[in-house]
Amino acid sequence: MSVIEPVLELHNLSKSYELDNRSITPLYNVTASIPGGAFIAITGPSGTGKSTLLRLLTRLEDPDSGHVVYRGRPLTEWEPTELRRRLHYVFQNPVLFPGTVADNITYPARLTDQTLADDTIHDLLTRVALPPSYANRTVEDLSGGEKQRVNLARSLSLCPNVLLLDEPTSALDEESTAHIEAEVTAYCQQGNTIIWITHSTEQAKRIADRIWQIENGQLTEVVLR
Ligand SMILES: Nc1ncnc2c1ncn2[C@@H]1O[C@H](COP(=O)(O)OP(=O)(O)OP(=O)(O)O)[C@@H](O)[C@H]1O
Repeated sequence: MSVIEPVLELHNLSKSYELDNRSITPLYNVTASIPGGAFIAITGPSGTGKSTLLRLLTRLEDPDSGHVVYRGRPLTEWEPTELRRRLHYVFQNPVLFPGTVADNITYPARLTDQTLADDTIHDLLTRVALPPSYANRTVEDLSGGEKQRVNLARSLSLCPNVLLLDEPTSALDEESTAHIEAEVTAYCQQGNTIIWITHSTEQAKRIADRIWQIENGQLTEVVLR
């Protein structure tokens, strides 16, 4: 019998914030394990700690207590840039730079003195349901849903081992949503791990093999039937 090693281990994670003279605790003593190649959907009411968890997993913030282990090493032992290439957080609100779609998609490659061939850019655009001709469009002229997909294409160019998606289809129509869901599922089936925040229980059931709910500081697994 083959044993699937955990790609991520969350050990007793707690995170609180001070807000208007009161303390709120989105995560309290959360422990969980994620096997490599899992597709996890995180649901829960607004403001309960879903994005907080993704920020802790990518070290945009550190927990007040507890720790996370990625591939057998605590996150704090990974070089942050290397960590964020491997565990890549696709933010809910895309951060695109002024310029063309191609400028944005090639940005991570350029940071490491690499180039992306036009065919690769076109392939990335096709994967997020945008025509290759969009490569030369100015990002300022794109709709919210188009920006969201360019953002995802740029993230896919990094080939992250763990893809963390914060409501990646919130601005998309049904057809584009179905395309992105299929693309991310195919990416998962190649052995990558997906954590996808969604407000839609229907979407969570459609895409994920495990569903987590975060509420009142606790992470619970929803039993799928
Ligand atoms: N830097 C911060 N300072 C103070 N409070 C914060 C900070 N970051 C997050 N919070 C609070 O922590 C709670 C959890 O925030 P988080 O962004 O994780 O929620 P969420 O579940 O992702 O919400 P949504 O579904 O609306 O995106 C919220 O009440 C939020 O206001």
